[in-house]
Order: sequence, then structure tokens, then C-alpha cells
Amino acid sequence: MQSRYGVRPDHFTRMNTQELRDEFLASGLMQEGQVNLVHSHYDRFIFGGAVPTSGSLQLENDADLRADFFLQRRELGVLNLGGKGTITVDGTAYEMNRFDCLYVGRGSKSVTFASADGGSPARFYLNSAPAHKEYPTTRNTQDQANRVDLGDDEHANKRVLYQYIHENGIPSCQLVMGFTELLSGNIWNTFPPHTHERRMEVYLYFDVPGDELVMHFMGKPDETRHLAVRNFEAVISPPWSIHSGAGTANYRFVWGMAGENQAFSDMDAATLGDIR
Ligand SMILES: O=C(O)C(=O)C[C@H](O)C(=O)CO
Ligand SMILES: [Zn+2]
Repeated sequence: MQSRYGVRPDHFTRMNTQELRDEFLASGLMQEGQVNLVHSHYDRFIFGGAVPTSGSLQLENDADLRADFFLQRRELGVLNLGGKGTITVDGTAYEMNRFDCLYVGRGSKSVTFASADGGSPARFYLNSAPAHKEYPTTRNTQDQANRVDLGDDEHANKRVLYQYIHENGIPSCQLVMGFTELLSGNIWNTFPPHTHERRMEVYLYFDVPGDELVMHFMGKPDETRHLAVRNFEAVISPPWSIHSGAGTANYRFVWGMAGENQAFSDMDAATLGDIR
């Protein structure tokens, strides 16, 4: 598991492109036959990918957690972004179709991932945060997620949010998780942007076609920088940073948050006039 230690806003403005990418961008998360995890020290959020092919993969404990097992003091959210698969939690198997989400409660000792067809593997995207109590392990389909329609064609930001783990959905200690899809011909996400000093957030971009990319914007609203992001790359957003993107084509992205509260609407909106 890689560690990312975090940066102050005044330090952030002095970083060059490579330094920004090294600190905030995570690549290579979805490698076939592997589990790859990144541990951000913002809210101790762990994110990554598990792509089982011929055999199953285990969510292994990590020495950095000083725990007896990975979920001893943590909760986990998993979204399947690939082919059909199964997640087995302490002996109970959950069938996972594309866009099914599984919440796994604190205290679960064994979590394994498998694909129905290794040639078209499940691509499990994982978000985990420290947890103070156990909530039930729960699977929801895309139909069970809360749908929120945002944006309009005039601003090229028409998009649909699917909220799975949130205040009025699957209950959790602090994890909030779902994904957003841009409708055809639309390219902007989360613009005008916002910050939420109470929560950090990670975006994983996916279904970015071919060589297309998303220019992801971050920083305080009046000191923005950008990262060029490809398919299955994630960006860590510190609580003080906007998180927004414009693609050269349309795309989807998973958002996951942890921190002080779970109120999705607790955002400090930036106006277009604030952005520099
Ligand atoms: O398209 C959007 O707008 C989003 O998906 C916003 C994220 O969900 C977010 O930033 C929540 O804080
Ligand atoms: Zn946000």
C-alpha cells in the first residue's frame, strides 16, 4: 500500500506538475490479478482497485494499519466497474454486477474478490475509512441508488449522480460513495466547483474512451492548478480544494468522501467570479 501524506494549501501553490502528480494522482490501480491500494493521510482514506482474473484475490491486512485484519477498525465501500463478479465476506457471497455497490461493515475478517469470467474481469473499486461501529454489510444495485440530475446542455455539464452510501442510503460511519455520469456531449463535472473543509474526497475517472483525457482542476478557488487524468486514474482532493474536471469526451467518475460529517449538500460553493 502506498502512502500519500498531504500538503498545505500554501505549499501546494509552489509545486510543479510532476510534484502535483506524485502527491495527488494515483495510477495503475486496476491491474489484472492484483489488489492495489493507496493510503491518503487526509482522513486516513484508503482507495484502490481489485481485478481478479483466473483466481480470487484477498483484501490483505497491511502493516501500516497495525490491525489484526484490514477491517478491524475500518469500513469498506466497493463499486464494480467491470464484468460480473463475486465478493465473499466472512463466507457470505454477494453477486456483483456492473454498478452494484457493496458496503462492508467494520469487523468483517475476510473479504475476497472473484470474477465470473477472467477474460472480462470484474473491476472492483475500493474506498475505506476508519469506523467507530459496525453497520450491516449491504449490497445495492444502481436502481436502488438515489439518482440526482444536475446541469444543462448550455453549460455542457448535464450529468447524473448515483448516491449509494450516504445519509439516506446505505448507512455507514463516515464513508459517502457513489458515481457520476456525464450525458453524451457534456464534458464538465462539478462546475461551478465547491470545497468542503469537513471532508476530503477522491475521484476515480473511468469510461474515459481511448486516448481521451480529463483535465481535473484542484486547489483553492482563487489558486487553481490542473492534472491531466486518464482512464482509471484517481485524484486525491484535500478538504480545502475544489475537485472538478472537463473532459475531451464524456466519461464517468466515482466519488468517495470521509471526514467530519456525511451531509452531501454541505458544500461551500465557489462562484465563477471566485475562480482564478
Ligand atoms: O458531478 C458532480 O457535481 C459530482 O459528482 C460532485 C461530487 O459528488 C462531489 O464533489 C460531492 O462532494
Ligand atoms: Zn465534493
